[in-house]
Order: sequence, then C-alpha cells, then structure tokens
Amino acid sequence: MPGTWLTGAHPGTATRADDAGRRQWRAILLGLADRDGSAPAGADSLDELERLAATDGIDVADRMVQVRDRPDPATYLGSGKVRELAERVEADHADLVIADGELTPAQVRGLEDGLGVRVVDRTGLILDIFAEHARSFEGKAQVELAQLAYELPRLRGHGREMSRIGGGRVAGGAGMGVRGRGEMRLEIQRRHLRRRMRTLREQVRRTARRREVTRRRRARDRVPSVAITGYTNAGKSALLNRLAGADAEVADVLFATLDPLVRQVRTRDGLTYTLTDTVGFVRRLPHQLVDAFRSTLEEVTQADLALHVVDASSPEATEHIATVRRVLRDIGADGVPELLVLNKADLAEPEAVAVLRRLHPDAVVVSARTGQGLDGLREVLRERVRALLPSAAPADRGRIS
Ligand SMILES: Nc1nc2c(ncn2[C@@H]2O[C@H](COP(=O)(O)OP(=O)(O)OP(=O)(O)O)[C@@H](O)[C@H]2O)c(=O)[nH]1
Ligand SMILES: [Mg+2]
Repeated sequence: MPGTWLTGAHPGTATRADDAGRRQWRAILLGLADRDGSAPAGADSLDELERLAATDGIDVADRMVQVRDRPDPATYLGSGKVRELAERVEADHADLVIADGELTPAQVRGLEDGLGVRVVDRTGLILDIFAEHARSFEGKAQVELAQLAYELPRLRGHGREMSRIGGGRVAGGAGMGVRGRGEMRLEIQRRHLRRRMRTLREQVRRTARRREVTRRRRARDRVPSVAITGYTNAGKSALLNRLAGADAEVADVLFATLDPLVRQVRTRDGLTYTLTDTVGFVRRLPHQLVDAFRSTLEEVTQADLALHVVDASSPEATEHIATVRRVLRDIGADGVPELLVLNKADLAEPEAVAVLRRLHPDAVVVSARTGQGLDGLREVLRERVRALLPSAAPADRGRIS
C-alpha cells in the first residue's frame, strides 16, 4: 500500500515476505504500566495492541512491560531497560518494536539508536492499518492526511526518511559537516508535505460537502437517519447487512470499515429511514485520524439516532462502551439519542450479558450471526423512528423520491 512503512524494504535487513510479497515483520510489544498497577496494568491494552498488530499482518514474538511513572524523554525506557529490550530483540530475532503509548519523535530516534531495529508507536500502527483498508477516494485522502500530520514533526531531513517510518537509523545521516544542507532539505520536505496536506484537505472538504447536500435533502424529506456506531469489530457491518440486506464487508479484523455506507430500510408499516455504517473506534484513537476523519465521524453527529453496537462477548465490553461514548462526546455527537445494542449474544456468556443488561436496562440483545433478537430490534427501531416523525405522520411519510 502506498505510503505505508510495512511494505518498504528496509536496507541492510534480511527481508522475509509472505505470499503477497509483503514483508513479514516480527515484533516485540512494549507497554508502560503505572507504578500502582499491581495487576500488570496495560495488559488489556497490550492484548488489543497484539490484535492490531495481527490485523496488520505482524507476528508478535514477545512483550515487555516496564513499570514507570513517566517515560524517559529521550529513550522512553530507562537505559537498563533499553539494554534488556535490545537483548530480547536479538534473542527473538525481532525486527520491530511497537510501543503501546505515543512516542515523541525524539523517543523513536533514541530507541532505534539503542535497539538497532525499527520502532513504531500505537498511532503509527493504527495509521498503517487504516492505510491498508482505505478503499474510496475520500478514505484514501483522509488516511494520507492523517499520515502526513503524523510524519511532519518526525521528518529528519535525509531523503529516504520522508516516508516516516522509513525511519530510523538509515541513510548514513547527514554528517556533522553537512548540517546546513540537511536543514535546508528538511525545510523543503516540510513545505512539500504542507502543500500536499492542503490539497488533501480540500479534497476531503469537497466530498464532505457532497455528502452534506444529500443529507440535507433527506432531512428535508423527513427521512430519519440512524447511524451505526461502536467499537471496532463489534459487528456493526454484520448488523447493517442483517437489517438492511446490504453487503457491507464483514471481517474479523480491526477497522474493516472506513467508509460510511448508507442503506435505506423500510419498516413493516412502511416507514423509511437510512442506516449508515461507520468507522469503528478504539481506545486512544489517534487524534490525527480523528481530525482527518472528522467528516466521516460526523455522520453520527448528524444522525437522529445512534445505534451503538457492543460486542457483548468481549470481557472489555464496559470499557468499550465508555470509549465509544467518549469519542462521541469529543466529536460533538453526545446530543444524539443512543440505542445500545448488545451483539454477539450467541458467543457471550449468559452471565456477562445479564450484567451488561443490569447496567444498561434499555439495551437490546441480539446476534447478527444467528439472527437472535433481531425482530425485537427492528420493532424498537420502528418505534424510535416513528417517534422522530411529526405526530400523525402518514405511513408513507419519509419516502425517498
Ligand atoms: N459470533 C458472532 N460473531 C459476530 C456477530 N456479529 C459479527 N460477528 C463477527 O465479528 C467480526 C466483526 O464483524 P464486523 O461486522 O466486521 O464488525 P465491525 O463492527 O463492522 O468492525 P470494523 O468495521 O472493523 O470496525 C466478524 O468476524 C463477524 O463475523 C455475532 O452476532 N456473533
Ligand atoms: Mg465494519
């Protein structure tokens, strides 16, 4: 995929590739835990990081968690830990370290120098997955915009590293004597990046405007809109397919869906509403992505109802609900009424579902896989949609011409 660091061959490193010719990376995950975390804090987060890595086709060889109050500004880890990690890198034949936190450009440099392998952080990894999954013109532009926003402060002034991540300890570097030239080149690269970002922003704005026009027309025609939202992999697309007979991509990977897909649904008494599938959330969604995908995320902001889908079989379900609500608040969608849907009931432990239901008495329990609970959900949706229409709305109100 264009612009992503995983496809680029790294000079001086033996390259293993999978069937698709992509390089097969082998990584060590690196987490920082709070001092008071008696249970290894950050373990959940590292589990998720491992899923993200797997989604990106990366092998995880090992994990390391350091308990520390505050990351070292130069090397993230303390120097003893850097040495320990370097030994593990060697023993595990790893060629990549993925930090769960966000690294400053200086920390990436410090760590790469100490470890001799490439280092990325959670944000870089998520950006890479988004780059792999972007399909539409708009999605690609948004991803590139987010990548450039991430790269800009990380530029290091010698050619190859422009592709971020191309990173590290490459290219011999500008030696002491050529410092001036390096800085000039850096400035040229920065200018180039900024220019590209302006173009992309304009592209994204244009597409967003087009969508806005369609949305306004539907609003004028009084077609209620329901936006499906939720944590990544919760089953949003699967549910859309069930409710709307659509063919959204359903996949057991994170961030399978990046483009909003709109479908019309007709209730059994003839009301029509739109159902929109959207990009999923994850904890600490990189702000570069939130910024770049704002117009996509705003599909929820503009909706009459947010169908918040939860993977009830996940031990993290409660955390996921909180994360999604936090992001919704951040993008200004907290005023949109929410209907909570506990999905994957076929997979979840009944006790776990019972606990979630006690916490969220209005939630609807379903399985997009088996169809369990879907009639009930359709019924609730019908009532909610009807309530959105002016009273005494005739049954054919809200038809889309
Ligand atoms: N067992 C079970 N699996 C489900 C159910 N709903 C969805 N899945 C599976 O969960 C995985 C994710 O489903 P998707 O519909 O792609 O999830 P999503 O929320 O759209 O995910 P992203 O677009 O990646 O954010 C797929 O492997 C689905 O087959 C369900 O009710 N039960
Ligand atoms: Mg999806």
